[in-house]
Amino acid sequence: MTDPTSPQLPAATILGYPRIGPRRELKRAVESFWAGRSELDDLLIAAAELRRRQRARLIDLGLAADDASIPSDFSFYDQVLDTAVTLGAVPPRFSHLLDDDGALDLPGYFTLARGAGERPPLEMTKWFDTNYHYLVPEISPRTRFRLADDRVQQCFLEAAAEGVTTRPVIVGPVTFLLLSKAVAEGDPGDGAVPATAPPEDFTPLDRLEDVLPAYVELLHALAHVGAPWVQLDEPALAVDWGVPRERVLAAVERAYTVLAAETTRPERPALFVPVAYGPAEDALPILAGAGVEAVGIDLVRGTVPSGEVLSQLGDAVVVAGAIDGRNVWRTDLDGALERLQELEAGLRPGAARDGGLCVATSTSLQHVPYDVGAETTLDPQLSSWLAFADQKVEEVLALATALTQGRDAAQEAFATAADRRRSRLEHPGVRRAEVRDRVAALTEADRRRAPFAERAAAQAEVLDLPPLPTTTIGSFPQTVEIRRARAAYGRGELSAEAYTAAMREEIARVVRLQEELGLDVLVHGEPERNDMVQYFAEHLEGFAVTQNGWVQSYGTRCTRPSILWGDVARSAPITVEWSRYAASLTDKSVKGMLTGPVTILAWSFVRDDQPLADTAAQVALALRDEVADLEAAGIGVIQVDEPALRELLPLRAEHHAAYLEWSVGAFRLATAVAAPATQVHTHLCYSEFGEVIGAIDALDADVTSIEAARSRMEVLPELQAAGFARGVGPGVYDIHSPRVPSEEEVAELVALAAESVPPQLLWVNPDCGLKTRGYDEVEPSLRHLVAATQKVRARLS
Ligand SMILES: CN1c2c(nc(N)[nH]c2=O)NC[C@@H]1CNc1ccc(C(=O)N[C@@H](CCC(=O)N[C@@H](CCC(=O)N[C@@H](CCC(=O)O)C(=O)O)C(=O)O)C(=O)O)cc1
Ligand SMILES: N[C@@H](CCS)C(=O)O
Ligand SMILES: [Zn+2]
Repeated sequence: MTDPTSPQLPAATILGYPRIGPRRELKRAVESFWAGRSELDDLLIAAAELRRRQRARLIDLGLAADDASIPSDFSFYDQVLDTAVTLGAVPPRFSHLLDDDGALDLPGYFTLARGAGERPPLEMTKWFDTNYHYLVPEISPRTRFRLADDRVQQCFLEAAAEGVTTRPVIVGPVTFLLLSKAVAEGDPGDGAVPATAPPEDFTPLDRLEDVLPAYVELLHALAHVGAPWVQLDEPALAVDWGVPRERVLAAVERAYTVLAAETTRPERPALFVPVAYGPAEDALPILAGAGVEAVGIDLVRGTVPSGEVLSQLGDAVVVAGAIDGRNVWRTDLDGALERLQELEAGLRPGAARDGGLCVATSTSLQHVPYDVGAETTLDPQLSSWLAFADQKVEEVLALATALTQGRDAAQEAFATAADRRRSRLEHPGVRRAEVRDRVAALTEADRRRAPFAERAAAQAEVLDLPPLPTTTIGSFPQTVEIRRARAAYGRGELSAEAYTAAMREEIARVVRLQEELGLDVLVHGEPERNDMVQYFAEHLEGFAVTQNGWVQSYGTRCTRPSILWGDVARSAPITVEWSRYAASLTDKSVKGMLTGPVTILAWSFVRDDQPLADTAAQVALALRDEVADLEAAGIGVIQVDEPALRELLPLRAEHHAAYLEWSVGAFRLATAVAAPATQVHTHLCYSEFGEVIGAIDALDADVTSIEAARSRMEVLPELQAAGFARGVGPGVYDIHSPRVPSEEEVAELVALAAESVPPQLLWVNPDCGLKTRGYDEVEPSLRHLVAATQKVRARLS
C-alpha cells in the first residue's frame, strides 16, 4: 500500500503538454511584444488565457481538475531557462537586469535567451534526442543559488483560483546541473562571457550541495501555496554523460535524500520524479530509497524494469509512461496494456487500483502537435491512424480505465485502436515492392566515391576557387513577402505561375546580392522552402504534411514535422529547376541544396513499424536521384545538410556504433552517385559534435561546414586530432544572434580557424542558414565576412 499520509496520484496523467498554443498564439504574442507592437500586459494576458484554455481542454478530455493530474508546465521560452531563473542562476553578464531581490522580470528573462548588444545569450542546444532546443545554464564555482522567482507558485495559484489543482513541473537538480555548462567565475556586471576557462576539474555537478537549498526553498514555497504534488523532471538520468555513472547516481541519492527525506511533508509537496527519454533502472531504487513519493519510467523507450528493481521501490508510486510522447501514431493499446499488466504483476496485484501504479505519457507532449481534429486536409485514412497530444490524453485515460476496471470498461477505445492498426498495416503505400527491391539490391559500392585526392584534383580543375573560398549555408532571409506569397498560394489566392515568378524574382535578387558582396560559391537562397524538411516531404511519396501540426523547436520558433507513413519514393525532380535557374544568372558556381536523409527522419514523425535504418535507406535513394539530376543539370557543387546527425545519436553509448553505421551509410548512399568532379558539401549545426567526429569524417563529404562561431572554433582541434583532412568551413558568423559581427571579429575567427585547418582546406561561411535573420543584419555581416577573408588571404599569401 502507498503511504496513507501521501496524497494519491491520479490513475492517469501526462508529463507535460504543448504550450505554444493550438494556433501558435504564444509565438505571436511574444514576437509582437518583442517587436514593440504590444505591451507587456498584453503578453501576460495572452499567456494566462492560453494556460486557462489548456486547463479547460485537459479537463474536457477527462483529466481531473482536483487531483494534480494536470501539469502546470507553461514556459514563455524554455523550461531549462525557467529553472535557471527560478534558482537564481543568472550569468554575471546579465546581473544588471536583476532587481534588488535578485529577480529577473520577463523582458530580462527574454534577454538571457536572445542576448543584448555585446552580451551574448545563453547557448542553445538539443534537448536529448529531440528537435527541441534548450538554453544551457552557465554554472561557475561561484554561482549563487536561491529561490529567486515565484512564477512556479504563481502558476499554481492562478489555476487554484479557478478551482483546478495542478502539479507544478520543474527540472530536477541533477538534470539541471548535468545540462549546464561549466564556466569560470565572471566579474559581475562586466558584460562579457568569462574569457578564462573554468578550473579544469570543475563540473556543475560539483555545485549540488549549493543548489539543493534553493530547491528546498521552492518546495517550501509550493507547500505554502497548497500544492499537493510537484514534478521534478530528471530525464538526464537516461543518458550517458562524461561523468562516471556512480557519480551521477550518488548525486541522485544525495539530492533526493535532501529533498525527500530531510525535507518532510507537509513542509513540502509529494515528489514525483519522472525519468523520461529512455530507461534508467539503476536510478529508480535510489529515488525510491531516498523517499520520493512517485517515480516515473519510460515504458516506450525502455522496458518493464526487472523484478529485482521493482522489489526495491517500496512505497513509491510507479508512474508508467506507456503512451509515446514523441510520435504521432495511435498506440497499440493491447500491447501497452500487456506491458502495464506485466509491470503491475512485478509490483503487486491491485497496484493500479490502490494508487500504486499510474498511467502516463513517456515524455511531455511538448513534442507533438495539439489535435488531429484540427487537420482538415490530411487524408482521412491517415488521420485515423494518428494521435496528437489530445488523442494521447484520451489514450492514457483508456489505458488507466482498462488497468483499474478491466479492458471491457474501455472496450470501444481498444476496438478502435486495433481497427486503425489493421488499416495501417494493410495500406498498399506502406509496403511498395519496387521501393523494397531497390533497397535490397544495394551494395557497398553504391556508398563509395573515388578517393578524396582524386576528387579534389578534379574539382580544383573545374571550380577555379580562390584560397579560403567564401560561401553561405543556403537560406537567405525568409522575408514577410516570401511567406505571404506562399500563404496566398496555399489559400489559392496566388496562381502557381505567379508564385513561381515571385520566388524566381527573389532568387535573382539573392544571386545579384551575393555577386555584389563578392562571395565565391553562391546559393539560390531557398525562398521556395517553408522548411528544409517539410519542403522535401511535400515532394516525396510516403510523406504527409499537416496544416496546424506546429511543434516548438526553440523559443518562438516552430516546425510542422512531416509524417513519414509509407515507403518513400521520388516521382519527379524537386530542386533542379530552382538551382538551374539560379545558375543561369551567374558565372559563379551555385550550390545545389538538399536536406540529408538523417535530418529528414529526425525532423519528421517517422513510421514505427520498421527499423529507422530501413526508412533512411529509402529516403537516401530518393535523394540520390536528386543528386544525379542536379549534376546532370550542370550543378557542380551540391550540399546535403545533416544538421541532425548528432541529434539522433542514441542516448546510451552501447547503441552508438550501430546508429552511426546506418546514418553515415544513408548519407553516403545519397551522395556517392556524384562524379569525382562534383563537389559534395555537408553542413552540421545545433549540436556539440565531439561524439560524432569520426562519423563526420566517414560521411566523406568534400567540404563540411560546421557551426563554430559561438564556441570560438572549439570543434576544429577535435577534427584535426581525428585526422580529418577534407575541406572544412567553420562558421565565423553566429547567425543565431541579431548582432552584426565586425570585420575584425570575423577576421580573428578566420585566423583562429587557420591555426587548425591548412589554408587549402579552409572555407569561410556563416554558422548556419540566414533564414531567421533580416537583410539589415545579413548584408553587413556578409560584407564583413568577405572583407575579413580578403585580409586573411592577403596575410596568408
Ligand atoms: C535548422 N532548424 C530546423 C529544425 N527543424 C526543422 N524542421 N527545420 C529547421 O530549419 N531543427 C533545428 C533548427 C531549428 N531552427 C528553426 C529555425 C527557424 C524556424 C522557423 O523559422 N520556423 C517558422 C516557421 C517556418 C515555416 O514553416 N514557415 C511556413 C509557414 C509560415 C507562416 O507562419 N505563415 C503564416 C502566414 C504568413 C503571413 O501571411 O504572413 C501562417 O501560417 O500563419 C512558410 O514559410 O511557408 C516559425 O514561424 O516558427 C524553425 C526552426
Ligand atoms: N541549408 C539550410 C541549412 C540549415 S541547418 C539553411 O541554410 O537554412
Ligand atoms: Zn544549420
